[in-house]
Amino acid sequence: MIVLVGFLGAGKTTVGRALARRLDVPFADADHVLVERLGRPVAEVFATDGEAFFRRAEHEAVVDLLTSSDGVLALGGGAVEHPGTAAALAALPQRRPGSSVVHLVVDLAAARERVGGDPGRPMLARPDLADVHARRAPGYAAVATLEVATHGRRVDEVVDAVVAGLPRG
Ligand SMILES: Nc1ncnc2c1ncn2[C@@H]1O[C@H](COP(=O)(O)OP(=O)(O)OP(=O)(O)O)[C@@H](O)[C@H]1O
Ligand SMILES: O=C(O)C1=C[C@@H](O)[C@@H](O)[C@H](O)C1
Ligand SMILES: [Mg+2]
Repeated sequence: MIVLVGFLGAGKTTVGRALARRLDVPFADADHVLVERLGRPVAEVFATDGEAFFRRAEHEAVVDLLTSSDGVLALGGGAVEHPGTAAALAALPQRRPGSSVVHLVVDLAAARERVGGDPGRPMLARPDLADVHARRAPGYAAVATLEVATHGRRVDEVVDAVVAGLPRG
């Protein structure tokens, strides 16, 4: 399986869907699975139950998906901040040989350009978003088997770069 990680707006969902189509494999998005499970949109879960509740539920959903899903899996931007999720991602290539964890790299300015102001992404309202971006970068890098820059590349070009970087076979 191929798991996509990266900051908000990196293109995990968009690139993930296009990559799955290109490789003719299934696609799943952890945020979508979670929203379905919880029965409420992300912003509402943040507002009513708080971020800590969201993170616990996200961890459970991601651990399930890392076992049950196949093809391409896009994670939420904050998933790697849960130590249990980070450990599960780091162990993935050994546990499921042939799998890859791809970090789609986006700088803060590009992320803001792409998704800034989206009320469905409550993290964007944080005044310390730059700190969050800086804090997460090593977390993505630590679990990634491949890093792909997204800045200045169209979605199909990012897909090309991912495919080119994947191990053959
Ligand atoms: N390479 C790209 N160039 C320009 N725009 C892009 C690129 N990749 C994604 N986008 C656009 O950025 C927006 C956010 O993309 P997407 O929802 O896939 O990000 P994400 O990484 O899944 O974010 P989140 O962490 O919030 O789930 C979308 O409008 C998408 O079309
Ligand atoms: O970066 C984050 O913390 C988030 C990213 C999105 O994918 C969602 O998981 C949610 O909006 C939180
Ligand atoms: Mg997404």
